[in-house]
Amino acid sequence: MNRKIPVLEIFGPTIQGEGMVLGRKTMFVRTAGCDYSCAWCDSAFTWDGSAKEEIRMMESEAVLTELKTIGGENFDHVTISGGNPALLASIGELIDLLHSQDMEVALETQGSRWQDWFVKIDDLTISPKPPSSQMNTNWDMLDSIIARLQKNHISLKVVVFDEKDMKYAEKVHQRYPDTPFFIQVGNEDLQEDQPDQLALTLLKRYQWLIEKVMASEALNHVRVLPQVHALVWGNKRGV
Ligand SMILES: C[S@@+](CC[C@H](N)C(=O)[O-])C[C@H]1O[C@@H](n2cnc3c(N)ncnc32)[C@H](O)[C@@H]1O
Ligand SMILES: Nc1nc2[nH]cc(C(=O)O)c2c(=O)[nH]1
Ligand code: SF4
Ligand SMILES: [Mg+2]
Repeated sequence: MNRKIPVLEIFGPTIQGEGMVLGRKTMFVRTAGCDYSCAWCDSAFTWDGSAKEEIRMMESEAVLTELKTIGGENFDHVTISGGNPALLASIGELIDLLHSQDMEVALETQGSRWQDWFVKIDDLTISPKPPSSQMNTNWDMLDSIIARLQKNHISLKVVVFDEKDMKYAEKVHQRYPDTPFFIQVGNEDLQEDQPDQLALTLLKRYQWLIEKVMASEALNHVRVLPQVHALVWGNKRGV
């Protein structure tokens, strides 16, 4: 079995800017490679080849060493994102190692693949993709992932850009009514390099999304959130 993990970024501590553990102080490990290619992916460098020279094949021990070099003693929570970390069997070992250091581990994935190590994750976010992404949801896979994680701390997070995405969010929530549900503002200005300008646009989008959700009978037991890191730091990488 390949023990190595293709790593693109290790950064933090910062705040978890999205979803069910919003605001939690955390480190990030971002893996390379994705089985999707969302039209609006804010981390396309993980799969479009533009950062392929930056990928490092690292063993779990080396990831932990770097987390400690960068974060010192100032963290007890690590978020694994990507790309899609669920492509990698080798993440299981990293989770065990982090747990052995009394750290909590969170995961960001889209629900297209299962790994047995999912059950060890402390905060697991599944983010199925709406029509605007131009990806197709594998509902059988999503059903089986949610069913197998009933005892875990999980949430669903759907990014919404438009009316069709709203309908998709309603469908996901109606299909899994018992899973905590988050609706996230879509950032369509991925080229904007002025954080103040982006924040204005995102706050307007947030207002639009709040109004849409308030008007929906199908979306009552939900939380509506922006990407807080995008409001604070804009489109900057590694924050
Ligand atoms: C970059 S993805 C990596 C993890 C995994 N591939 C996934 O999509 O869940 C992390 C989160 O960012 C969200 N995201 C990506 N691009 C976005 C954008 N332009 N606006 C808002 N959220 C975005 C994804 O939906 C996902 O919830
Ligand atoms: N601060 C911060 N919060 C995040 N939540 C999810 C992120 C991701 O890219 O997966 C992310 C990220 O890149 N930065
Ligand atoms: S699934 Fe996640 S990492 Fe992959 S393309 Fe979509 S948003 Fe980007
Ligand atoms: Mg991100």
